[in-house]
Amino acid sequence: MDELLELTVGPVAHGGHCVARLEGGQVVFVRHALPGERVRAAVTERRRGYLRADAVEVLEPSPDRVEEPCEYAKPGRCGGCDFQHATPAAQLELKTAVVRELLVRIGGLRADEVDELGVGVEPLPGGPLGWRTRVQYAVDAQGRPGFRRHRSHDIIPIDRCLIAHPAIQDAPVTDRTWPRVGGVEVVASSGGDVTIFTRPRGGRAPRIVSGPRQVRERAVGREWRIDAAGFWQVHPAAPDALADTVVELLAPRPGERVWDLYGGAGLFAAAIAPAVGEQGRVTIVESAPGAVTAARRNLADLTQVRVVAGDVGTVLGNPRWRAVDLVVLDPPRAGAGRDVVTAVTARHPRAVAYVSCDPAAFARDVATFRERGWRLSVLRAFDAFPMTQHVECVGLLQPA
Ligand SMILES: C[S@@+](CC[C@H](N)C(=O)[O-])C[C@H]1O[C@@H](n2cnc3c(N)ncnc32)[C@H](O)[C@@H]1O
Repeated sequence: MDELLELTVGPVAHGGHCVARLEGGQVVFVRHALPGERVRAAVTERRRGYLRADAVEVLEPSPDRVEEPCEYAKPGRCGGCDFQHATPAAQLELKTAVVRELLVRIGGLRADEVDELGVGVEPLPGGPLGWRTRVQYAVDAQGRPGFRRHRSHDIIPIDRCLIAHPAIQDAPVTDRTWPRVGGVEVVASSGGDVTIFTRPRGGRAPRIVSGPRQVRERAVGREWRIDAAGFWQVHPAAPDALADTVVELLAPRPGERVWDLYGGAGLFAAAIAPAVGEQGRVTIVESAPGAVTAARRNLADLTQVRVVAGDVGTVLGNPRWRAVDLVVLDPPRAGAGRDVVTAVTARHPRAVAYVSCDPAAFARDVATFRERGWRLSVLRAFDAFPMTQHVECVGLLQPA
């Protein structure tokens, strides 16, 4: 039987858990708990210097605690949702606390500088369930689709994911087996398309099972055609919320030159292009061939936009890339990294909008901006992933 600990739970931390301490001071990262609770927790992992545990019995509940709507969100099951046991309002507070803590501990800001930014994670339209427009099921040895257990390769077969869009919940995926595939994915686009596709083992191209290969999305007043297997924000309200925020923070002026780095299919470029006008220039840099094709196809009417296929670091290594007024940085989870941040600041744009789905990587890059004499002057954060620990940040960075 798992070892049980009785713990008083302390603050929330990055990663979807709260921090507790044993009498000797040893740290325990506790999932399924809330700050201030007294819980009985089962140890799931022992490491040098810390333990991990799941709260399996709540002895003194927080007033923010609710029953998880999904049975798979309970301890030891699906690892996808970290905060189903908290009210929606409490989830926003937990995420706000995480962003603030990371900006101090990793970003190097003083607590009063973070206070001045007034960080507060904002909800997006729509409820905490039924929002997710892209779902990836892993497939177990019997071909049953499911999700991975937290910090494990084990696959928990599931019949319904309650945070998924209703069209994904109803798609004929979890009622059958999927032999000999690496995974199965479903997209429910804002334009009303539903596509099911499989990922073959060995990294070969996805195979469409049903629905269009390119799905219609609506964002920034345009209709888009996006490869079902390509990148698009998973919350239906996120594209507009993020694009509006980027435009508002950068306030592009007619004639300005903008780089949209890690530009994907061109969401931010499309939002910025009208503001810089035909005398301006928006340059997307993107490495995934499918996204490059999508950006060229979707933005063909915007003559001020060009799309450069390549790795951002390599492109910025070219000294001919000099003149720029504004930059959008929207890297993958790992962040832009020291070299890219250094290459961007060396071009002296008047501002950078940094869009991030990982606040720890964001805070690391903010620290590099600060070393280069820049400051984080505005931070907005959005609950683009309700019920999970994830949060989307948009920061405005400017020369100090
Ligand atoms: C978080 S997505 C953002 C896409 C886009 N800005 C949007 O909002 O739809 C990150 C994008 O960066 C691209 N990418 C990842 N690493 C890259 C690199 N080293 N150089 C250029 N693009 C990269 C990915 O293909 C992906 O399209």
